[in-house]
Amino acid sequence: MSLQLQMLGTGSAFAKKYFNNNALLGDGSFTLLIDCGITAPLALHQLGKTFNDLDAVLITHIHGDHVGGLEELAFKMKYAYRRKMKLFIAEALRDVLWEHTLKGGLSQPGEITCLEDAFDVHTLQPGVPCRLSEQIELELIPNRHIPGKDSFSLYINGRIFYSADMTFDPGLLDKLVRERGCDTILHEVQLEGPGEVHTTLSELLSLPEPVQRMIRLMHYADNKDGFVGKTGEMTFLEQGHLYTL
Ligand SMILES: Nc1ccn([C@@H]2O[C@@H]3COP(=O)(O)O[C@H]3[C@H]2O)c(=O)n1
Ligand SMILES: [Zn+2]
Ligand SMILES: [Zn+2]
Repeated sequence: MSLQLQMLGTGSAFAKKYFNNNALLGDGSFTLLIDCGITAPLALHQLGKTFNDLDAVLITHIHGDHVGGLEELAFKMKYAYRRKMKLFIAEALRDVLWEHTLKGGLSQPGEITCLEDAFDVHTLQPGVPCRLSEQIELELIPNRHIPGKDSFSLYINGRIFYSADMTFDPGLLDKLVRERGCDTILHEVQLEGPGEVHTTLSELLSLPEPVQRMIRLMHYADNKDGFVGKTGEMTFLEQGHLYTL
């Protein structure tokens, strides 16, 4: 069964040419939003969509380009569409998301006093596959992004790896390809500079060519066009384009 992917944005955190790196993943009857950053509401609008077109949202980690649009999502769902959005999130992130990201704006005495008042919360455990819909099964994989902060990549339907934000982990990619049947890798890329909290292009270019051929690059800076043709066997995901995975 194939899935449909449409990147709301493919930009790095502070990109201005591209929206935040947030993704729509669909199976024909279910649409998941992977991360909901500051620009997600506008990006959706420019695609002619609304939050009401979504069935669920999943959060990979707590950075503004991945959660900054959740307040608008929650308020729109509550006051415009009169329903709660299903929220998939790692158990380790749920309290952080409420106490340190959403509580200030979303809380309303007597109406919204916890995450569950704003979302239909489904917590996930890393390493335990969870069936999100008839055709989407997804597993959280803990990754290394910011020291001391929880962050997760996704492994979807036993074949698609979605990096979210992470530093280079060639051992993980090798294991997924060799032992778990991975054939598609959607991977963030920092095009230049040392990889302190992200994966650099030069690190990804060190991977074997067969693995590179599985990689589509995302979460990139505004100067991406200058790197077209310089990414080995890897190609860039384009914002707003429709892909079948
Ligand atoms: N130690 C850190 C922490 C953060 N950052 C920058 O802040 C951004 C937050 O969103 P991101 O997409 O994870 O990218 C991070 C870095 O640009 C960084 O460069 N170094
Ligand atoms: Zn990011
Ligand atoms: Zn991040």
